[in-house]
Amino acid sequence: MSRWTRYLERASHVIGTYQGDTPLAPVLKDYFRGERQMGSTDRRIVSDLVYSFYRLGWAVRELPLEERLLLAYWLTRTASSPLLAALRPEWDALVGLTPSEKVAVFDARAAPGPAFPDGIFPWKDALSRGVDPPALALSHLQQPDFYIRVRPGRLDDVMAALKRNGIPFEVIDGPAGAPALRLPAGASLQDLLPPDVDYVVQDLSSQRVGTLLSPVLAAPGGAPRVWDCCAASGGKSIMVKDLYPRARLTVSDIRPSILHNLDRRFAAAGIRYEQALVADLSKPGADPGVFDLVLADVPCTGSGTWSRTPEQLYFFDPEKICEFARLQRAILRRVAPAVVPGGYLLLITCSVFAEENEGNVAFLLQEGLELCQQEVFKGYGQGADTLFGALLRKPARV
Ligand SMILES: C[S@@+](CC[C@H](N)C(=O)[O-])C[C@H]1O[C@@H](n2cnc3c(N)ncnc32)[C@H](O)[C@@H]1O
Repeated sequence: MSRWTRYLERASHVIGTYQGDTPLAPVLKDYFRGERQMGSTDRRIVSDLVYSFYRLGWAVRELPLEERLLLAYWLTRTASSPLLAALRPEWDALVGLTPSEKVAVFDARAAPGPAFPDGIFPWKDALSRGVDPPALALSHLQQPDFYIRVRPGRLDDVMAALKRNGIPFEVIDGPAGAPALRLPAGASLQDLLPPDVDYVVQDLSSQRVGTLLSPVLAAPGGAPRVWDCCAASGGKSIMVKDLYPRARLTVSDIRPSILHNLDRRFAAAGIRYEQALVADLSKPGADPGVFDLVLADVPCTGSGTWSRTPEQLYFFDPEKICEFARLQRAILRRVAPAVVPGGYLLLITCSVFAEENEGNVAFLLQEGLELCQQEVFKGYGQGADTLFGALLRKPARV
């Protein structure tokens, strides 16, 4: 057996034992821990083979596993590789084509019927309006970029540290003129600059959702009361405070452990909340008061982020869309009454499915809110996640 077929065998072993119920990264780490004789190049090749396999999503599942591994490896690479040169030289010669050119070459040879790009992401009828199905499907073939949001006044320090360490970056406009930096996928800053002090790791679309905050929080005077009701470790909360330091924050989440992470991040960021509570908002319970803005970044399928975690695309059960929509509506029904008359609710998901996006907007309209603005923040095609945001307003009392 050649070195190259041994890589395929190792990748097939990982894929054959992995059921998708935990994230793939720690599973691969455990596997490599048990295979001490593998060097770093071996690990990288096996890891690339496994990840690229899941990037095929639901396409070509009828092909033998080894064929799918080679096809996936080719589709997701941009430069010639010894493995492809040895096992599929005719594909390696075409490795410089774009993913869409490559799938056209493959589809033309395969029979019957087109395998790509629809096969990668087969739920195109369930997508939010404006999402381009082929572009979204093809985006799963590439690892997205790594984005950071630079904290106020820290751009020069962050850029200097990146330059000193030879890390390439591109500056992009974020919400309210705040700079976002695009870094190569896999860049690691932890050891150069402590996170949350000078910068926050935050996807570009997640930052752009912040543009929906401006009509709410930029009004002169006052100190708006904001409830980040599904706060997790506080990514959106820190953004709110950075963009609008006068905001008075309440944070909550169902998980106490994630609120401990939030506490650590807030301490590093030097910002404070007014109250924090652990609450399952799908059920009746504690009443944290009334707010000028409720930010509902609700739990969702995460389908706008699957190019980062392609194993979730591969194992997705479409029944989850309705399950999440039910949970989201239970949470929205509970938090909407906390918006003061004339106040706002900002719904956010990292989903591309209409049921979780426009479906929830329709639900909130029935609950008496009015739609101000909604947008799909499309990250596919620019190496970022896709998010949905909708700003709704509770009519003022007459
Ligand atoms: C999309 S994440 C929020 C991300 C966060 N806003 C940020 O920017 O980092 C959704 C959060 O909702 C929380 N959650 C899930 N079910 C919940 C429930 N029933 N009540 C309250 N929070 C819930 C999850 O623990 C998770 O942290």
